[in-house]
Amino acid sequence: MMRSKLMNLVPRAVATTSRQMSTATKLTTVQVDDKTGIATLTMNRPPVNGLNLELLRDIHQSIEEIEGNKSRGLILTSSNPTIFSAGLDIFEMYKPDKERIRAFWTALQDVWLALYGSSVPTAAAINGHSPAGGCLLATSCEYRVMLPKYTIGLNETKLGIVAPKWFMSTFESVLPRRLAERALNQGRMFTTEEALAVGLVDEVANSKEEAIAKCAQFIGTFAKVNPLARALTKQQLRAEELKQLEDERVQDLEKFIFFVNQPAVQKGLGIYLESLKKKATK
Ligand SMILES: CCCCCCCCCC/C=C\CC(=O)SCCNC(=O)CCNC(=O)[C@H](O)C(C)(C)COP(=O)(O)OP(=O)(O)OC[C@H]1O[C@@H](n2cnc3c(N)ncnc32)[C@H](O)[C@@H]1OP(=O)(O)O
Repeated sequence: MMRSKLMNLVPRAVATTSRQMSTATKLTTVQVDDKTGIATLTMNRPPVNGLNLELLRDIHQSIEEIEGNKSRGLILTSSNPTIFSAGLDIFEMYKPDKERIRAFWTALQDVWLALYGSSVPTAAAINGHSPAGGCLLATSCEYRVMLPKYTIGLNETKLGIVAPKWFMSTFESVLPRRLAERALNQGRMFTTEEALAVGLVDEVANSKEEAIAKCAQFIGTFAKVNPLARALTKQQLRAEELKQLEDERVQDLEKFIFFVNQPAVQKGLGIYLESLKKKATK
């Protein structure tokens, strides 16, 4: 998979305007800045960018599109002014449909393999809260810029669920092992300021525009680096985690299906959904 992506890494001419590359789907948009050649992938699923089957499929398709059109980099962000992504749409896991839940988890695996394994430089402009699956997306990127007063982290244990190994390795590729282990066990959500202090995010910006500009600046640091050498270096550094999921995706799916169907897990998810609804009516 990575080999064919690498074939796309040839220099290209740049123009001066920005163009909408894809509106084929309604849940993501891809806008390429023709001056920098950088693509911005925006998640757009109100109210909270909950990662359901359709959004995951659209994100995957958009990443493939960006890989295919020789963009110089990918910036992931959200159209919601206060939420990057609320993580997995809990309705996909609560009282699930047998076929759909398989497609859902497979789509999540596809997104992670494409984003974590992307041959182009990736950055996340985290313009809002980013729990669980939202944190997975952000930490799959190479660089993170976050707006103040939001939260980010893998809070799975607080929901009574267990993050799969590949969520944990992604988290661990950003945070020191000891800190990652403690945060995962605690289900800790970090404020922007805390996330910056521990290195979970690289920079703080005061607006989405500034966050995108800082992400573009990061991607710009590769301008004078040979793209093939850069991509092969990234590929080698990330190969172990990618290979592990590629080799074990069927078992990973079966584990998820078994786990999510446990009565205790279903009960926990139901209670959590109720608590989210109650919060909304307060
Ligand atoms: C041994 C190995 C076995 C492996 C087994 C694997 C097991 C599964 C692993 C799963 C991995 C990942 C898990 C996840 O990603 S789960 C999702 C976790 N997300 C959260 O906990 C976030 C919950 N949401 C919030 O904290 C807040 O909503 C917010 C994002 C901070 C936004 O706050 P807000 O005040 O702006 O909005 P709010 O009123 O709360 O929400 C608006 C409506 O959206 C609904 N909603 C929010 N989040 C979700 C969600 N994740 N899924 C579905 N629906 C969500 C909320 O209920 C409101 O709805 P309504 O308007 O009241 O109808």
